[in-house]
This record gives sequence, structure tokens and C-alpha cells, in this order.
Amino acid sequence: MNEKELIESGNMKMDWARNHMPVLAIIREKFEEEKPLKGLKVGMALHVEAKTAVLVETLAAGGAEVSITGCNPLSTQDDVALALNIRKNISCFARYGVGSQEYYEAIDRVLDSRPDITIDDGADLIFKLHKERTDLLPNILGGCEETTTGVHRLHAMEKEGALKMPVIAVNDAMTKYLFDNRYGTGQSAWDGINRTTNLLVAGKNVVVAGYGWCGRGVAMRAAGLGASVIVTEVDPIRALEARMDGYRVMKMSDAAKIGEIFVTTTGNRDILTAEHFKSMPDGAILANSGHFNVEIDMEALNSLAKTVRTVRNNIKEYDIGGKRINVIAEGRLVNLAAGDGHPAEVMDMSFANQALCVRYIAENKLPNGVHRVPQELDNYVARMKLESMGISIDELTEAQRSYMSGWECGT
Ligand SMILES: NC(=O)c1ccc[n+]([C@@H]2O[C@H](COP(=O)([O-])OP(=O)(O)OC[C@H]3O[C@@H](n4cnc5c(N)ncnc54)[C@H](O)[C@@H]3O)[C@@H](O)[C@H]2O)c1
Ligand SMILES: O=c1[nH]cnc2c1ncn2[C@@H]1O[C@H](CO)[C@@H](O)[C@H]1O
Ligand SMILES: N[C@@H](CCS)C(=O)O
Repeated sequence: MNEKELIESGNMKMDWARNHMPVLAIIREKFEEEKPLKGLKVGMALHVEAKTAVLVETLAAGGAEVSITGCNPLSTQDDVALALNIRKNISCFARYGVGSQEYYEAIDRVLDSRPDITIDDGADLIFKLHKERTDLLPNILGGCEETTTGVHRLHAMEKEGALKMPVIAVNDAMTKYLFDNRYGTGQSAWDGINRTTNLLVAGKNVVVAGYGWCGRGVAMRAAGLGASVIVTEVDPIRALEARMDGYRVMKMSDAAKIGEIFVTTTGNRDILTAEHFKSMPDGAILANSGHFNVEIDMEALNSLAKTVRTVRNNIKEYDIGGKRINVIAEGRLVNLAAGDGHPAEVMDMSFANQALCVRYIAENKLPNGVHRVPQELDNYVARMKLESMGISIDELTEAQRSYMSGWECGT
């Protein structure tokens, strides 16, 4: 495709996404009217694809000047990046498949815009701000963090007294993690795996590592596709939940021997290691839908491999001596690096939270540290989403409200 065709394709993807993001549309309308971000610069490092682009244009509609790059070298969609770049007050520095140097140079270019507010997915901008670009910190009003791992890292920085700006943990809004991490990852991880492998899930042993919000989504949808699901955990309560939800629970060293498809969702490292690769059945398929590319120990797999070859677009086969292990999308987030990411209706809620939190930062002076998404914003997103789905719910009567808050009657 030439540049013009790429831009057309990016615009088409954005139109489709925009039409399925009704809560963000309500916020965009308000932003257009009220311009709450007028005069502010927003710097972003998110997965650059169509739903993110709709968030970017929403912020620009609010009066912000937006600079954006990717937060994963394999999740950028170049047509969308180009379509964003031609829009007024938006600069996009993301490109698909960049190496580490170009990836971090693009982060620097976003910071060169001297943002007032940052939006991260995995805290890349915030790390650079604290490690190399500390001169920019006094200018920062605050930041927003999209994902679980980013929030964990920010809490660790805060605990050590290293966090020098306020950040809102957008991931921890209930209208984010209960839907995006669970139903979003549950659907889009399988979308990525299925469109890439073109194999059957029914009847296979699927091993899901981690039974957090992502893991329970991935396990639930695997079961729906007819898999026999095995869960591995380190948390006894979550392991118990997985068992009582109907899955087999065992150690990874045992699961590795019988798993046919493995999906990691832990946010941790070294979940699948050399020991596991050696005991896996021939032809095992590995995918990561959790954190970066360290959940599957790719270094160990590379050193075990006698040969490595691409066997299908986005699938590498590692022959470790008479046994073949297949890895999708280099062990990076399978839903984004081998698919189009979460469904638009789910990102509608995540990004509605982002837009509202950017406005909140612009209008409130927050102290340094990690902040929760204000409950009223979380409730607003839920109410708007229900409304957009044509769902009405009951309201407490006065008598019910006082019954629920009193202690004298009914016991
Ligand atoms: N692919 C996506 O689009 C997407 C979406 C949301 C979140 N994420 C990322 O996915 C990861 C998980 O997010 P979450 O919200 O589910 O987190 P979570 O904290 O709810 O769940 C993680 C689970 O993994 C378990 N775990 C940790 N180490 C383990 C190990 N060695 N073996 C087995 N289990 C282990 C934990 O006990 C926990 O139950 C994070 O890195 C997050 O940033 C990805
Ligand atoms: O399609 C998408 N566009 C933008 N962000 C996404 C999409 N799918 C998932 N995530 C976001 O990626 C984070 C993990 O890196 C998740 O927290 C999720 O919110
Ligand atoms: N942005 C990072 C964080 C995922 S948890 C990534 O895409 O790998």
C-alpha cells in the first residue's frame, strides 16, 4: 500500500472503532464544547491502533496537543499511526517492528514535546522521566497508567520514595480491570491465537498460567471453545477459585508435560522455562497475554534450539532436539502482536476512564504518588455504558436505603 492508501485504511479502522465506542463519544462531545484540556500537552505511550487513536482524537477534541508513540514494538498498526499523524494537533512517532533503540528514541520524542500530562501502558514514559529526563518533571501535572504491571511498578517507586509525580492507576478502576483484563483479554487472546494458528482449540489441553483478571478471562473462553483447561497459580486463594470454577490446577512442571497450548497471564517472569520446554509434548504452542516478553523465557528457548524457523506468519518453531515448540509473536502480547487487541466496546470503558482522568488531573492539583480513579468517574463510566447498551437498572427506595444502613430492624 502507498501512503495515501495506508492513511485511508487507518481512517477506516478509526471510523469502525469510533462507531463502537459510545461512552468515549459522549465524553468527546463534552470535550468539544468545554475544551477542558486547552493549552495542555499530553504525551502518550500506548498500543497504537484504532481504539487508541479514538482516545487520541478525543483528547485533541478537548483542546490538547497530543504526542504519541507505541508501548510495544509489535502492536503498532502503521496505517493508524499515519492516519493519526495527519490530524491537527497530533504527532505520532510509532512504527511497527522497531528495534530497541528506535523504540526508546520515539519515547524521547514524545517527551521532547514537554508534556503536562502523560499516559502510559507499562510506565515507559514515567521511567524515562525519572531516570534520564528529570528536567521535565517540574512541568508535569500528572500521569495515567493503563495496565496492571505498570501500576505495580509505580507502587514500588512510591514505596521507595522515588515517584516524583502524581499518577492515576487507571487499570484499577472497576470499569477497567473487571472488563478489559477479563472479557477483553479473554476474547482477544483467543482471537490472536486462533487467527494466527488456524488450529482447533476443542479437545486440547490448554494451560493458563495465572488466575488473575486476565487469566480468568482466558480460561473461561478456552473452556467455551471446548478445551480442557489447566490453571497454574502461586496464590492459594486464586488456585482454589480456579479449581472451584471447574478447572484442573497443578504445578507448571506437571502441566508442561500434558499442555498443548500454553497462555501466560501472570505479569511475572520465567513462567515457562527450559525445564518446561524440555518436558512439553512435540508441537506445543506458546503464547503470552500478560507482561512484556519475559513470561516465556525466550533466551533459554533460543539457546536450547537446534533450529529456528518461521512456520507460519507470526509463528516461530524452535526444534529443541526432535521436539518442536511453537511460539506466537515472539512471546509478546498475543492479542496485540498477533491480533487487533481488545474489542472496541471494552476499550470504550478503559479509554473513557483515561479521558476522564486526564481531565481530572488538568482540573485538580494532585500530590505526588499513586492515586485511585475517583469512584464517581468509575460509576459514571458504568452508567454511561449501561445506557449505551439500552439497559436500565432499579434504584434503591428511601425505605430500602435506610433498611440497608440501619441495624435495628430485621435482626
Ligand atoms: N494482553 C493484554 O491486553 C492485557 C490486558 C490487561 C492486563 N495485561 C497484563 O497481564 C498481566 C496480568 O494482569 P492481571 O490484571 O490479570 O493481574 P493479576 O494480578 O490480577 O493476576 C496475575 C496472577 O498471576 C499470578 N502469578 C504470579 N506469578 C505466578 C507464577 N509464577 N505462576 C503462576 N501464577 C502466577 C498471581 O498470583 C495473580 O493471580 C499484567 O502484566 C498486566 O499488565 C495484559
Ligand atoms: O486494542 C487495544 N488497544 C489499546 N490498548 C489495548 C488494546 N488491547 C489491550 N490493551 C491494553 O493493553 C494493556 C496491556 O499492555 C491492557 O491493560 C489493555 O488495557
Ligand atoms: N506495554 C507493555 C506492558 C504490557 S503489561 C507491553 O506491551 O509489553
